[in-house]
Amino acid sequence: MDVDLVVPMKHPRDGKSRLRGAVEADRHPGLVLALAADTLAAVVSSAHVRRVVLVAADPSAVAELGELGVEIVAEPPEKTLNAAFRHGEALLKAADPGAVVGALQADLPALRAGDLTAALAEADGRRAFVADRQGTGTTLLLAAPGLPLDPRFGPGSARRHAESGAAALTGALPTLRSDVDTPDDLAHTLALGVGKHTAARLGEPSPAPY
Ligand SMILES: Nc1nc2c(ncn2[C@@H]2O[C@H](COP(=O)(O)OP(=O)(O)OP(=O)(O)O)[C@@H](O)[C@H]2O)c(=O)[nH]1
Ligand SMILES: C=C(OP(=O)(O)O)C(=O)O
Repeated sequence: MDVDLVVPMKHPRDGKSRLRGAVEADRHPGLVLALAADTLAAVVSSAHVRRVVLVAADPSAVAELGELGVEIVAEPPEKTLNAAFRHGEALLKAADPGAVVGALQADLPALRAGDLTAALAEADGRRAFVADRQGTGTTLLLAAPGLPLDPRFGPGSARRHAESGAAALTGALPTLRSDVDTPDDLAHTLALGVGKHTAARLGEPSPAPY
């Protein structure tokens, strides 16, 4: 089954505040953009991903990500994470009411297309989610075909997604569970192997291609 994905992003200057200090302050926005670029590069290389809509607080600040083949739209007047997801979902469903929509975080720099494919296979058409490696957050939420995404992101979202009936995917999915909120998370993804954009920003060796 193919999916259309919604990926939200704050202005890179404002986002990932818990990651501050991992690099010098003036390099923080560039690092946030690189995390997103590696996430999106893996996503667009996935055989089962059709459209990718990036819902941005400031589209001009993330314009370079458009080169990866994603569509960038402005967030709606309600400036919250879940409203951004619902906005992307509405755009995708307006174009194709039968679209299967997923919500993905933009901070997965070690993501490999194979983990995304494995998650889609395990979900098998159910509304389902992937918890982050700590088990508290959510990195991916998939809607069931024809049904609403009903995103409940924010701190502790894994529990809310489970309580709302979404299936918790149990595959290992190491690169899909490794979101970067803190400097410790960044170190974890470096050990897994980040994509080329993050590697270049941090002066790490370049990884093998997807
Ligand atoms: N468009 C949009 N994106 C958002 C909003 N809130 C969060 N995001 C994005 O959603 C993703 C997940 O959010 P978090 O992991 O909490 O990231 P964050 O808010 O940047 O990080 P902290 O400042 O450390 O809490 C990140 O890519 C954010 O940029 C919002 O109100 N609008
Ligand atoms: C917004 C979320 O991300 P994080 O926990 O990574 O801040 C979430 O998991 O719902």
